[in-house]
Amino acid sequence: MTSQEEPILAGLASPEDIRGLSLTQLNRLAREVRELIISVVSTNGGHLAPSLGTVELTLALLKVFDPSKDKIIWDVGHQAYAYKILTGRRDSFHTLRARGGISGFPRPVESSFDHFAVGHSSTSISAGLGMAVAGDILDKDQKVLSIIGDGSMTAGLAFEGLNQAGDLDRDLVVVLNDNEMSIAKNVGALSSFLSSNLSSRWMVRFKKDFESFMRQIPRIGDDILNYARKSEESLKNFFTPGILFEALKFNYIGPVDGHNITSLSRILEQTKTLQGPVLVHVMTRKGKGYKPAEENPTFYHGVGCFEPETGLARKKPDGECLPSYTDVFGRTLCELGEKDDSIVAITAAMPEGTGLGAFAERFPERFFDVGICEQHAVTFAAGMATQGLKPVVAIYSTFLQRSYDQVVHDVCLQNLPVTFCLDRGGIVGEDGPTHHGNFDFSYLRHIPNMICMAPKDEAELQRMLATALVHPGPVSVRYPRGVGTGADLGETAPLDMGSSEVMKEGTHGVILAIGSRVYPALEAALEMEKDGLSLRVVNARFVKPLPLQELREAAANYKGLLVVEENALAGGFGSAVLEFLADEDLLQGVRVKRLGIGDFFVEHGPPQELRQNLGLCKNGIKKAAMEFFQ
Ligand SMILES: Cc1ncc(C[n+]2csc(CCOP(=O)(O)OP(=O)(O)O)c2C)c(N)n1
Ligand SMILES: CC(=O)[C@@H](O)[C@H](O)COP(=O)(O)O
Ligand SMILES: [Mg+2]
Repeated sequence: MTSQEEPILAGLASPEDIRGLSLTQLNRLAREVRELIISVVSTNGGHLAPSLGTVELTLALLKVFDPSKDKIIWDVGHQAYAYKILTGRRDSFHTLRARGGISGFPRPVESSFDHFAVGHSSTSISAGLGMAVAGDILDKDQKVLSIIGDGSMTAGLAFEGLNQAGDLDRDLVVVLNDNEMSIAKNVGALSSFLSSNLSSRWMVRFKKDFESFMRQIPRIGDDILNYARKSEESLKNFFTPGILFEALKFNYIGPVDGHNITSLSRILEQTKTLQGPVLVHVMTRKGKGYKPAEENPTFYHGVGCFEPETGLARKKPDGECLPSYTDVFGRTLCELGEKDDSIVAITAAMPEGTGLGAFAERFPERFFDVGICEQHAVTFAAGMATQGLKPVVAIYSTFLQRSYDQVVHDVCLQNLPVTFCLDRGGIVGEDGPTHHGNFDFSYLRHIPNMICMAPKDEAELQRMLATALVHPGPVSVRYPRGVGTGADLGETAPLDMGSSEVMKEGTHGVILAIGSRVYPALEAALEMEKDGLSLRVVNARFVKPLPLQELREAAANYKGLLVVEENALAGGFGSAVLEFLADEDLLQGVRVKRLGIGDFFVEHGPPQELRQNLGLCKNGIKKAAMEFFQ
């Protein structure tokens, strides 16, 4: 290969080397980085389209700024694969999202070039402002840049950051990476404003109002009007999306081409000379440089393994072809929605991930995508419920954490019939600690009026959804990411509140399991039966109200009770059981052991491996039971 065709990426020793590259070399480097991202994500899975869309932006950032001292903060961080590759993780990038490998999100524990741990959206501006203020107080020689997508910019937290940044007037560069996409097409008035063509309805109305106002000004009004008519083009240029950010006292630059390294670098260089908060509005294409992702950025937002040549998903192992909990939730909600037109569905920018696509198609007037605005989603639902609707808020367990006060203050305190369908409950896998849904039993069960359920399989999920929709108060139903058990579907008779289900009789002790841990517990008990240890297995179904009858039975007739959950032990289902037995003074007669997730964050990796490591799969439950009951 001639020198100009020498691979550049392989020769980079540090991000500093990027600063000396020519434009031609930078564009070649962009190609090499894209190839590596496509190759690794095709085998490991991951956030392909977002990361392909920021390759040139990343190169321009690293050409102008020094990540060893300048704080570059990626919002969500799912789009930062190029950044990881170019800041010391080229050689480990093949371990992306693998157990023990590098994370799919920036993490300071992984690299000193990662300045803030991210994964949940819209934190970068607040964090960046905090770093900018700290830099002033500590007299640090640094620049701070928050790189936030147009989807993430819809969250209230982003505006809380912008609001204070404009007020504090500290040096902070916010780069708005606008690809007009969230996971699905971006929604909301901000999104349409950002991409508004200024001959829009709004512009026409403004011009009409402007003209009638001008005519009222005696003598000079007509002159100004004539001048304005002549300079209409500049009027349009004046009304760029920047008007919103300039109203918040940001210097607005843009919109600029987010794939042109030269102009990007020049503009980023220019920001170094500006005082106070600056917003650079960058237009990019999600999935840039890989046709399948460019054509379907929603599908390629987060993908499993695929064939790079075609973009087609690699064949899933047989078990993976069963319907997922998400599919069954979406299908069941449509069936129930058919019979009850007071049911409405709400998602926070994740219609596909939560399975609401079919409902949105069938009942467009009863479906609402509020954008990445989980707090608003919950209070919006509460408002609807006060008027007699039955809102279903479909949201990942981890993302409902953002709306804790709205659940308490706006829903439970008023005892409103809002149903929270928490997908990705428990271990989610490769997305790691920011995305595991390990806490919802703990952060919901203690709220007065809240009912908490977790189904043993997708068939019971149907019944729990039906139960929730006839209950006159708040209900949460949490279920795992991924495929179900293949159970027969169709039964939607509501459950009795607090009712449990005996899966297997036994004489020696009781295993009380909930949700995704019920079948592994049953399989363990069936194996132990053969070894002479006869254990009763109960599907608890409810974290709240507890299955009290079952607990009294266990305390009265058995010596030992093993409680199994895929949730934090602290404040989880097992805690609730202990509280009840202690309060009823029933602990004298029965020993209790809890299996769940200890006081730590669970790393990323294949979900079943993580569960095995936590002792929550069949063998782990069996081992714990043998030690505990024998
Ligand atoms: C609080 C929160 N809600 C939802 C998500 C799920 N999520 C991850 S990326 C994304 C869309 C982000 O859109 P944008 O910021 O425009 O980035 P892009 O993917 O377009 O690069 C969403 C909804 C999240 N990470 N955090
Ligand atoms: C980055 C982000 O938060 C989402 O893309 C999330 O990774 C989606 O998770 P699922 O893949 O479980 O839908
Ligand atoms: Mg976007």
